[in-house]
Amino acid sequence: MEEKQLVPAISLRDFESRRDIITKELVDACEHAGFLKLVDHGITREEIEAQFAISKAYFDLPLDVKARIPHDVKTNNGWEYKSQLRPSTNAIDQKESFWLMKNSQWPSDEEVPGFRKTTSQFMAKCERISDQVLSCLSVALGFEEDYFRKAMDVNAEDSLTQLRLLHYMASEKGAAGTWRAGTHTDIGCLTLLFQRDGEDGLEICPGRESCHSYGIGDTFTPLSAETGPIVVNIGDMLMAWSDDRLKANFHRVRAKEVGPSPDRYSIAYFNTGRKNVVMQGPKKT
Ligand SMILES: O=C(O)CCC(=O)C(=O)O
Ligand SMILES: [Fe+2]
Repeated sequence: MEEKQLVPAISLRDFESRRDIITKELVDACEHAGFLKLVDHGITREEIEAQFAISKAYFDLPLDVKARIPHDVKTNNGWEYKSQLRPSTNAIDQKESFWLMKNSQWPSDEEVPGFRKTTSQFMAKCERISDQVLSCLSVALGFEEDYFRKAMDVNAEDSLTQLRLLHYMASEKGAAGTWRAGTHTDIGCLTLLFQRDGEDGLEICPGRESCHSYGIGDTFTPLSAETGPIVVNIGDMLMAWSDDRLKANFHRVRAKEVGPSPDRYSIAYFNTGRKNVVMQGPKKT
């Protein structure tokens, strides 16, 4: 299917006065492809570029400096390097990433000047946009408008919401036999994904129609990467929480089939929510 048909662009312009239309568009996309692109969301191109510059400065640090905050399997925060094994491919993703949350360990200003200031502001903006989307989905599912807001409170001690900076290293050879990110669904509630012009590679499954294990045998649609629009997708938790109405869809990241692929950077904001909140769909089954 064509990218534009499958993944609609939804504008958050005049959010309060257009809430009903926006809700309808969001629900439509989330019930089918499980993916959409947000535009007019209030984060400027310059702010996105500034966050990518911080991310690149971080990944450019020597390995031993990045290793000062190693990935911790208990909290899922910190730096991992070519270590994520995907059950779908039984192979390790060709990437490095840094996971963080509000109260986890962050690189110092000596290591990456401005890391905390820029990244905190960026996360606050992601939080506001997520809140707008989740408040619409909340009402559409028959909950109170602030139902997900309370469950997602990033200031709560038990919040699991994270930002993830990702770097897929440049490669000389074609993709054959390797994955930048093997096929998966996101485990949380709602993901906001930022990409940069020309750094393609994300591919998504057809959505509701997919009934295969890991989408094997399905045709994946490549999405072209753009600086500006935010790719949004539903995760497993929100699928369960909506009694399967909203679809968590398979996706993956591939290097070019043939020839060299340049570096690719992406940034994902994972609204995972609070550990101690009970997730139960409207049917309470
Ligand atoms: O880098 C991307 O475009 C996708 C990353 C992703 O799917 C993930 O981290 O869950
Ligand atoms: Fe993902």
